[in-house]
Amino acid sequence: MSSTRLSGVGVSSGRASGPVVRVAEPLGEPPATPAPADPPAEAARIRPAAEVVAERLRQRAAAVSGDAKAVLETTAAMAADPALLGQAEKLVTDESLPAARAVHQAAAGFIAALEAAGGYMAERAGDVRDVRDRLVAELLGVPAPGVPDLTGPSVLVARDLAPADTAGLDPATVLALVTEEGGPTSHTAILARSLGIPAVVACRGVLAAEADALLVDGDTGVVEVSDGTVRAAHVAGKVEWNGVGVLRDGLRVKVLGNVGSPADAVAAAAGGAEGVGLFRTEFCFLSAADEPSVDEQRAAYAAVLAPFAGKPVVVRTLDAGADKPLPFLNPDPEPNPALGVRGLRVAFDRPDVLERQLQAIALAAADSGAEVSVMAPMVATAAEAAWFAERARAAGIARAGVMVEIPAAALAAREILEVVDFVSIGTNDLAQYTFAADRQVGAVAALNDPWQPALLRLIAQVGEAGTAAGKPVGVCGEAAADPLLACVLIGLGVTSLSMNHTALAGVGAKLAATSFDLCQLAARGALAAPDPASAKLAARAVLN
Ligand SMILES: C=C(OP(=O)(O)O)C(=O)O
Ligand SMILES: [Mg+2]
Repeated sequence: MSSTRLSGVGVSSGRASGPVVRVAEPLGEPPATPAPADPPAEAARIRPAAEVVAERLRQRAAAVSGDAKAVLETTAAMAADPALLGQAEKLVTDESLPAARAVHQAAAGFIAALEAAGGYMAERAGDVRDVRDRLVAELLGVPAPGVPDLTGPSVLVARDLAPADTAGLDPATVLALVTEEGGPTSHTAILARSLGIPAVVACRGVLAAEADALLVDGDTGVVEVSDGTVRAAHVAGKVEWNGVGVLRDGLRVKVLGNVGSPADAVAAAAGGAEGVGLFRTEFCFLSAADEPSVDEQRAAYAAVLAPFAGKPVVVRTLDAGADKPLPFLNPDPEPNPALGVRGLRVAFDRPDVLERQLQAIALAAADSGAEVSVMAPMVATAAEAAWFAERARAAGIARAGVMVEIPAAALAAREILEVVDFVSIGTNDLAQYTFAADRQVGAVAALNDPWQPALLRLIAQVGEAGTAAGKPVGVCGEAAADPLLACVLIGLGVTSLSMNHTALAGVGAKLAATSFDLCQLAARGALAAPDPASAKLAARAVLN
């Protein structure tokens, strides 16, 4: 590491240090040239490479149990599959392809056949891709792509991670996560927070750094070379909060949890959440190849709702697309996925999928006893909001709302509130679309700062519309997790706040120490500020 200190954006609190494990990047399709000088000799490299890959997978299988063991054993068998290997060898000898390219090409035929078969078979296509990539890497003599198996506590370093990869990280072995790219409101950052893994994103230079061990500070965003000693400390002090969201003048503000899994729901309930303000249902199905059946969905949702019997829960319908593609809903690549067919837009083409999901939500609500409302993601107009609310009510769900996360929806909040029961502001996407700044790109992270006065002005418009209509306005983007900003949001007319479980006590305690008058005063100061830093200073001057 040329410099001993790098700096990124701290997105998940805590400090940890330990040995570095790098996540290798996707390999892509290997080149078809140069043709091998000795095709039979080149073809003869394939089986030994496959045996190495299969043996590694068998060793991993031996070290685990249950489902993981079965999956690894099946994958090991697939790596040694004579049909795949035979076809690859034939491509080398008949078409003079290099071995790595031949394996890639042979696997493509198997993947296409599995996908065409659909159902359980289509789910196996992902396993063939995994085996293909391991085999290609072995033949090329490079590390296999993806999150490697960790043999001990490690600091993971990657260019970026897909939400599905992040969701699978084990907090017991991943001490910290550092990515070269990524923004503070990316779903990778959100998942790292929910797993309690200290994380720094947009850390320029970390991929090129040669340090064997790093010390990562998820609060300050500083990443430094360390001596390799494994240490983890979650320094956040314990804040006292009694689990009731109320300002010191008695105004009630519900403090709710953001969840995407049963573990999140348990953590949110234990952290004092009064209910759930955002259940990201797509997080239940990030790796599903096919649409889950109504019964599967019902079981998945009921497991998340269980800790909240008798409490309010807002279930968001699938927000598939952009960085959270679901293979069964977003099969075709788009030039600009964040601006394409994402969220509710998918349901316009596939209303049957929405209908089945609403049916499953209504059943899970009855199973769990939670007071369930539904809301739609990525709504742009009042007509879209009405379209959704009509379907939700037809499915027997009494309360229907929509997310305000597209600037057009903020500007049309008054009309939208005429057709729904509530709105919830998604500040992560509202910032992304207001500033034309991709949530996943570290270079534009400063524009995705929720203290940006332009963003606060849009939120104020929604707050005013909610007050005029007498209907609730929540915030469920990451802005709600900042105690100081939470007070500003209340001053802007927001009536509930939903956040990651780790933020609940800090926000609850801060609200209890302030009054609505002070929140309004702070909000006025922040709205009039010229930039995010001044907005924060103005709020701090009133509230601290
Ligand atoms: C809460 C939001 O939804 P998501 O982060 O899942 O896009 C948001 O956009 O602020
Ligand atoms: Mg969003």
